[in-house]
Amino acid sequence: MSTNAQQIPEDFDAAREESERLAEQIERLRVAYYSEAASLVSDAEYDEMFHRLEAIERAFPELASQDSPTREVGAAVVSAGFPEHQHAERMLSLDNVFSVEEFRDWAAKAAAAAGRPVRWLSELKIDGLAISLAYRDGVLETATTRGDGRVGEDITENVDLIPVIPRTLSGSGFPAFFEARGEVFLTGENFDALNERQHELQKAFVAEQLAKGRAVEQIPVRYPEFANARNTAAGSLRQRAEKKTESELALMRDRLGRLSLYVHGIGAWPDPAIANQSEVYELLAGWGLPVSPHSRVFDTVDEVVEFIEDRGEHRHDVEHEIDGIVVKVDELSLHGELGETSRAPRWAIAYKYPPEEVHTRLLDIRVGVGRTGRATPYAVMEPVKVAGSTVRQATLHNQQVVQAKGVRIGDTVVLRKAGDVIPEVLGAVVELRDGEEREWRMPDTCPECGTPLRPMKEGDIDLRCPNARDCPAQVRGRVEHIGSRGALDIEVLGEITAAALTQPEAPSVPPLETEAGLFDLTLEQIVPIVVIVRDSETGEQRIDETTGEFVRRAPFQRVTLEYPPAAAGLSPAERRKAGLRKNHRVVHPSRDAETFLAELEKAKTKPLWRLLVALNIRHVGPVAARALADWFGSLDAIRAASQEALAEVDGVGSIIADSLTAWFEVDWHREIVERWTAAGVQWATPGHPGPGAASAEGVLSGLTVVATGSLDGFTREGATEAIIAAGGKAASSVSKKTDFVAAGPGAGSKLAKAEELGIPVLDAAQFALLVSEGPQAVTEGARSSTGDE
Ligand SMILES: NC(=O)c1ccc[n+]([C@@H]2O[C@H](COP(=O)([O-])OP(=O)(O)OC[C@H]3O[C@@H](n4cnc5c(N)ncnc54)[C@H](O)[C@@H]3O)[C@@H](O)[C@H]2O)c1
Ligand SMILES: [Zn+2]
Repeated sequence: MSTNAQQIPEDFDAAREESERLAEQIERLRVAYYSEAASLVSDAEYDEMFHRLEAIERAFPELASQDSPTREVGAAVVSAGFPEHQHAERMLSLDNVFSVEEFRDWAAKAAAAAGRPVRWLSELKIDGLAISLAYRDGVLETATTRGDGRVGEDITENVDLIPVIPRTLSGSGFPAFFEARGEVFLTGENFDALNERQHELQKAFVAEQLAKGRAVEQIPVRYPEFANARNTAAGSLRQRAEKKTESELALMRDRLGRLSLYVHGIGAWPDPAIANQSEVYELLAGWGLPVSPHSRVFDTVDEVVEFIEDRGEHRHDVEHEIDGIVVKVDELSLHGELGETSRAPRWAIAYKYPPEEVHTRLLDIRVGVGRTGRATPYAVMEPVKVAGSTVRQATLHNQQVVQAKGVRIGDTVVLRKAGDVIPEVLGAVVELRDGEEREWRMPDTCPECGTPLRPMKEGDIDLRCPNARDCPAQVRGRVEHIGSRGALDIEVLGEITAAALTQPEAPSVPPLETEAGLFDLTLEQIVPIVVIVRDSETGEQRIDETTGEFVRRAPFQRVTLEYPPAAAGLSPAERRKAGLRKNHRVVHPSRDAETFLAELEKAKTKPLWRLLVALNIRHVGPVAARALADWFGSLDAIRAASQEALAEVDGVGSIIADSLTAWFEVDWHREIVERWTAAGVQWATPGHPGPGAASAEGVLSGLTVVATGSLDGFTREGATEAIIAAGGKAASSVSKKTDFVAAGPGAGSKLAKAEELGIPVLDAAQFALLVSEGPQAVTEGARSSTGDE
């Protein structure tokens, strides 16, 4: 953590000033967090302030007043109307570490203080909120929030509505009175379900308002989406039943009913005879209290570190959000010996993972248009680092999503990026608004060509630019798609080339109006092309920071300096005498230009399925295109086929058939085919015997194979290609009809499904064997490899 990156002030007055300011800020953030379930800054920023304050207080102990936030647990109860309740035993917080080194230091100190080998109880740190459950004679007496650790809010009436928290304990042998401490949280599944519910409620509300004649723009968001599971759980627990209507009460009960609990400690507990905390968990579980299944006990610190690292990598495989690992000394007798500070026990520590949620500013909402014309709003944000990468923008999907998230331009927003997952704007920090924020409305026209936007289909919320043939964004997108790996696979034809060809800067160059002219391009035509470079993420034209001008590139040019023609035939000495210099710019085709044209030439005879994908026909991706190419053998045969005949082909179906027939009805589409044909494109598979002749015969004839995860030695397309080349059918989902599943690292639900259905699962090596030798080779191989063990 960068707490120490900034020097601690040496001067006492400066230190005092800063510590007072920090204490005040932290206090304000705590009240919002604990009493209103609102995060005004991200947890990471909060932790950083907290640690800075701790560091200053370490340097100037006289500044550490009795009521410094570093000495306190949580925040005193700000009344929401619940009765106050005093805990029988104080509820503490935890000290944090942010690196393995810090953790090892802590563990070494704890072990040294214990004076004997220690066992480490390692648990997932649940990102929820702390609760204390007091049981008397096996019956729940009070359920209380942590509050300031001494006094919390009595929320028993709400906890009564949480089914997973037992009102009466089962079994026997429990103390006459004890406190169990735990964490209330929302599982990922219930959080999603709750948002789905909000979504449905809002939809119904909008429909009702529309029916009353209200204009769409004037309908407020009555049921906003929840941004964060922890704060939603906290908010749910602290709802008041008072003054609620019957339907509001039903919603409140629904929210409470979805909450979960894991107990992770004890407060008042009269029986000291138990040796270890892990045994306490067994007892609590026996009495019906939910205990986390994820805890482990280790003898060595190395094992704990391994646990920390392993769980960090699999953070999202758990049913609830985790923000770290809690490591506790398992022996209860040592708890007393190690003792506690004013806010945390010395026998436990929280190792915090790097944050996945950060706060940043929403600078703008813009609209991008894709190759199909879909107009998608996206957020442009102040760049921010999260989960290992810098994020500047995130899709907002459509206007309804923007509305549901309730974000305005200028807002501080919560951004989440979990591991490799696409970044998502969760919502605004409404409390930080200063009135300068602007509401955003979806524009009525295409930002690139000005054509009025229309719904994708009747009644659809998603909008598209209907100017398919000429809209620069769509032409650019289609041309880029033609070069992509699943289509003609032309490496030079990427984003920049597509932009260069369709929107060149040099006025002497006629842009490629549509992809119809792609194969007619000549070297003379493309060499002078200059293009303004766009940001690959935002689509924004990039500006050179030093000159303030647009960054230009000439993707097909190479420039050399030569002597002017007048110097021809002169010797070096004569040139010097005449004062001639190398300043004559000569523009040549670059290697890229030549490669590009050579690649285009090669593409004309690429397999029919690739050419079909290159036509940008809706729904016709590599899989459907292969099915069509295998069955029909030529574009003419596909065009001649009836809709029914198309739909019957395995892997095609009626949606694709409809899309194909509709595509050929459009004049400018037919023009593409005509001009490509005139340029020499081969629309037939040589030697194909005609429609109906099934795909190639091979070792996999009649077999269906699904490839999933990353298979060593194969790209995603490569795996599919290999299956088809061997005469097999490459399917994308696992069903009873699947014969084999090839699964590499990262295989998810498909692998689980295969195991459930008892379908043979192959690794990369076995898969390679399958496509080269056929099924016997792997069934034998599989048998012999299990036989060896
Ligand atoms: N964003 C903000 O404005 C803001 C403000 C205040 C606090 N916070 C967040 O809250 C934290 C401070 O809160 P805190 O005092 O509750 O400390 P904490 O969340 O760092 O750790 C203590 C708590 O962890 C919980 N916990 C979860 N799993 C546990 C387990 N397996 N065993 C034991 N305890 C477990 C317990 O409820 C315990 O009280 C900050 O570090 C920050 O992340 C954020
Ligand atoms: Zn347009």
